[in-house]
Formats: sequence, structure tokens, C-alpha cells
Amino acid sequence: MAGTGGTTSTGVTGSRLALRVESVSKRFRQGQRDLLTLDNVSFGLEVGRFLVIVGPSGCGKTTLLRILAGLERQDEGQIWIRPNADGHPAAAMVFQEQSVFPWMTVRDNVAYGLALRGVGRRERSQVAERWIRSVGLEGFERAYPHQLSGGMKQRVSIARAFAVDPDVLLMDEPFSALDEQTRTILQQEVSSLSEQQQKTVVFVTHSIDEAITLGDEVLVMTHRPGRVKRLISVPFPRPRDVVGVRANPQYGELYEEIWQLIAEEVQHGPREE
Ligand SMILES: Nc1ncnc2c1ncn2[C@@H]1O[C@H](COP(=O)(O)OP(=O)(O)OP(=O)(O)O)[C@@H](O)[C@H]1O
Repeated sequence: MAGTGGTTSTGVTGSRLALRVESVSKRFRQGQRDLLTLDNVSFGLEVGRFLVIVGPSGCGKTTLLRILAGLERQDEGQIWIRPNADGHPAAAMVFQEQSVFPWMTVRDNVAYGLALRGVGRRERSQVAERWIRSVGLEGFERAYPHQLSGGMKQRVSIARAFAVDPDVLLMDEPFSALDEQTRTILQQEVSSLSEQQQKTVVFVTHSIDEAITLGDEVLVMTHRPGRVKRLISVPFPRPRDVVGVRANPQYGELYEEIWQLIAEEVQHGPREE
């Protein structure tokens, strides 16, 4: 099927690469055997680009993100993330589950990563309060997570990730547990904030809609073992209106293209390993 948005090369050679994944494979021990989860995955991403990874359940999306975050180690291949000159962390992760600490106030949750880096109390508070405002939680600085809605807790997680000023944001289905309105509002905020702050983002989702509305590029993975099936450019410029983009005729074409790619994988099932 013809690509509506054009297929990009997995071997990006631009001089401003933010990260590169090269021939990465990963096995997990399951019972008596090693299960190949990621198989020879390679792609590159330029600074400031928003990459969304989609693929059938269990194809290794979270595993790939965890490898990028340094939480898991690949068996083969290499990961390169542009070194950060000012000592800020190269990458920060926003998880699927609400990962805020229930015993900390909103301010302390947002400042947590800064405290780990040894930033002084005064600066921590200033930075945290700025990010609390940016994600629309002004007035809730002293609130505890149990006093917040699910959407508000995810805003805290997002503010915490931005507050440490990482070059790369790794987001694992951060909106999957939210209602549609809250999800749309947070999609717009993450799209706008990442664009304003020139962050490079790797974002995992099950939603084709979310992939197209947020992504500059969509990486479609195969069924387990996960491989790169297609890397698709989304032709909509940013800053982007995440609702307005759905009215673009190319949105429907891209949706159909990505749906077909995933459906092929789901129908074929896992490969021999
Ligand atoms: N620590 C682990 N030990 C053993 N197997 C694991 C471990 N982590 C992941 N796996 C296996 O690796 C495979 C890929 O898991 P992963 O969570 O990366 O997939 P996914 O594409 O993110 O799935 P989903 O879309 O359902 O969230 C699954 O078969 C899973 O059971």
C-alpha cells in the first residue's frame, strides 16, 4: 500500500541525531526457554522530533523504552543518546501507571528529580512551581495525590519529567487510563510543551489516533519478536492542533495505512523464533 506520509529511512544520518538504536535484540527467560522479544531493531531520531511507537500487544514497545531509559539492558546491539553538556539527565521517563508518590505533595513530587540531582531547596521550589503552572495545577502545590483526579496525577508525572529538563522524554502510554476529554487536553499540552521546549520524545501507545495526532514519525512494530515494520512520516507541521488535525483528509489515509500494517501483524501472530 502506498505510504501517504512517505516512509523514512531507519538509518537517519542527520548531524543532529538525538538518539540511535542500532541492531538491538533482547531475550527474556520464560520458563524453560529464552523468548526473543526484540529482534534487530534499528532507528534514529533527530533532535526535537516526536516519535510514536505502535504495534501489537507484547511486541516489545515497553521493553524498548526501558532499554532507552537504562532500566533494562539489551542482549545485542547498541543505544546511543546524545550526551548532555550541562549535566541534566539525557532522558526522563513518564510511565503508564500513575507513578506519583502518594506521601508527597504535588510540589515535592514535581521537585523529586531535582532533589535527586542535588538542586537546592529554593531552586527546586521555583522550578517545580513553574512546571506546576505549565501543566495547569496552580493552587494544588500542597495537595496530596489522593486529593487529585487521575488526569491531575498524570499532569504531576508530566511536570516531574519536564522539571529535570531532559533532552529526551520517554513516555509509556501515559494517557491510556484517562477519559477522552482529559486525554485530548493532555495530548495538546504534551504536544505544545515538547515543541516549545524542543524536546525529543519517544512515546508508546496503542492508539493509532494518538500516534498520528502527536507524532512527527510513527514506528510500526511487528508482532513478537518486535522488529521495525515501517517508519512513517506524519506530514502535519507543529505546533499542531491535536483536534483540528483529525479533520485533515490525510489523517484518514494515514490511519488506514497504520491500521493495515498492525492488522497484518495481529492476523499472522508470533513468528518462529
Ligand atoms: N522482565 C521480564 N521478564 C520476562 N518477560 C518479560 C519481561 N518484561 C517483558 N517481558 C515479555 O516481553 C514481551 C514484550 O513485553 P512488553 O511489555 O515490552 O510489550 P509491549 O509491546 O509493551 O506490550 P503491551 O502493548 O501489551 O503493553 C512480553 O511477552 C512480555 O511477557
